[in-house]
Amino acid sequence: AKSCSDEHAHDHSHAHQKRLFPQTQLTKPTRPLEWGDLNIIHTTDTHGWLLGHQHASFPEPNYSGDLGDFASFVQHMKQLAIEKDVDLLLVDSGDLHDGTGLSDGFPAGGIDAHDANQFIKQLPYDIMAIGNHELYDYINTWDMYTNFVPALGGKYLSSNVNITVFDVNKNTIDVPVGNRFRKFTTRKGRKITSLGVLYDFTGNDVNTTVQSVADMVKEQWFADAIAEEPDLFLLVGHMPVSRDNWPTVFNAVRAVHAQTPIIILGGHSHIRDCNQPDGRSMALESGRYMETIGWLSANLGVRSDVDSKNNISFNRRYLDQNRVTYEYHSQQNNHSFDTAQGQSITQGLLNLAKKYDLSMLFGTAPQDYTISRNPYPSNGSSLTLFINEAAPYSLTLNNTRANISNIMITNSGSQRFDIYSGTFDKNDQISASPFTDAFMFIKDLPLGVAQEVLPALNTAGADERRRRDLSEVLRVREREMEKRGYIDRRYMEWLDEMDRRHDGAVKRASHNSTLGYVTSDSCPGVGDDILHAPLASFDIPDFIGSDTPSLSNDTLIDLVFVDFIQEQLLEILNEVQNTTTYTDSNVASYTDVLSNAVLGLYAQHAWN
Ligand SMILES: O=c1ccn([C@@H]2O[C@H](COP(=O)(O)O)[C@@H](O)[C@H]2O)c(=O)[nH]1
Repeated sequence: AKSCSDEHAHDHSHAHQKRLFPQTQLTKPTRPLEWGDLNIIHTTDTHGWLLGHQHASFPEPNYSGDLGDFASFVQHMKQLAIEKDVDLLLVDSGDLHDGTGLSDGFPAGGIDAHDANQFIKQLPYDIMAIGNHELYDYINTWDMYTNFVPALGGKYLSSNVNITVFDVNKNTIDVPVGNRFRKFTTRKGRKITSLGVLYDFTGNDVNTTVQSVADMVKEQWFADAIAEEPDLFLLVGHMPVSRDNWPTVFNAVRAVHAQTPIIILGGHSHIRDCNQPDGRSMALESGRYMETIGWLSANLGVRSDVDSKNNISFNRRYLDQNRVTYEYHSQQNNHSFDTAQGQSITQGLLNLAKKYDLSMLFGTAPQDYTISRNPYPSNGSSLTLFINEAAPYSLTLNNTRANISNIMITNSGSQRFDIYSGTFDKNDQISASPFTDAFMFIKDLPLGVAQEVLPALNTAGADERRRRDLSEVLRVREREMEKRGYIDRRYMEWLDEMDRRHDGAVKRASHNSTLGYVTSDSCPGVGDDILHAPLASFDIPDFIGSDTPSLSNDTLIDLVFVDFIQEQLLEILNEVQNTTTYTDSNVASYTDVLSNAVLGLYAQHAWN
């Protein structure tokens, strides 16, 4: 049976309503999941996308399920696991905050993702790990610590992340946000030791602490936690499964237990990825934004097999997050699929969307604007739209500096999602640009100096990439960028590689398949559940800037930039000139308009 994703495909003004008789045709999976004796459903980097993706143009319908649908799916799969007499675990690798109206559209006085997280709490997660987006603002970490973690009953892990709080005597103490590790026994009696590790993130707020992964594995608690041999080490964490520090954790465990099965469930780089560190382990990463649901199965066998040295048979699959996928794999139809809990979660999310007024209309976007499916700069680029059109308008509204020429700069990673033609509402605004970053400026910079900053910022990154193999110094610098949180390039590289490797232009032109992810990872066989034509992909710079004013080089102008990049921008500014040493004291607030409001203000003005 073909089902569809979204009855609102044709009428976005009702976008935040449940889809009963969906109309968009979605391809059914071609092959059942391979079950093992231990199975895992994996989510990561959901970033508030709990009502799924609502737009009509592909690839959006691929991801049109919602958290209620997912809860129904999990419940049916749990039942199937009982019938098959196998274990099924549910795991999340972090980043619940920052991304959509449901997480970020709260009224004044609220806390990011606090309300949306009440629905996540209802799912039967066995392990959840902390992400970097739980740490950008202390209030969010505090909310996790006081409201979310207690409800999880020891299943929320933050192996290397602490929060500073007051103890009963009003002294400050550093305590783990969640638990450092969890040992538990599955329904089938398997003993599991699990961790929840965050990559070496350095952009966290004051009064939160991230210990480096290398230091974490030297801790006594770590040695104690892994000393006893379980049937499986389940290493969960917000850390990419490739090109990051999982080997540090993996090797520390392997040093003590040479043969024990290890499963790694990572996140953060927003890609679908898989590798096998050795024959008795597998590492999986399951995308982003409720687009992908990861499936990992293993045949661990009985304890005597656990002790053996044979390779373990593992399987992984990347599921598109929609009801057709869910119904197919849980062996349900459109009438039997919804569980009472699933329906109640969906209804609760819709109520929340209403309470937050997420359908509030700013205007009608005349066309699609994409982050990387159109070249930058171009008319179809959302980066061009943001920095050349929207920011120059919105940031100078009611601004005493409006008449002074300027150059505006932000990081391309500040734009998180494409803008689709048609109604542009509060939810679309927050999804496209969710961060509440402030705009700062340095006044009286000679234009000749100011115009050198953007190319220098980008050249620093580009040179690093080009010469990655040649220079350890530059590799270290790129790593520093990633530690601060600049990871977006990994996702862009992934899209780019997928387009090139799979003849994207040819596949798209043939119209034989819908647009979506086409994954090449390092695990055996095909990982994607549905075969798609890859999305178009164009290289985008790490930093974007508004047009340079046509004035003489000695004209004094304002250099306006988002505070997220302040440290780096000052470093570069001091490299491109040596007349003045610029510090934080030269920087002032440019406007009260935060980055998440820029597109809405512009849409009200230009799209009505
Ligand atoms: O205040 C902020 C915080 C983050 N960003 C951008 O987000 C990514 C990190 O997000 P992940 O989901 O962890 O990849 C970072 O690279 C920044 O580009 C921001 O712009 N402002």
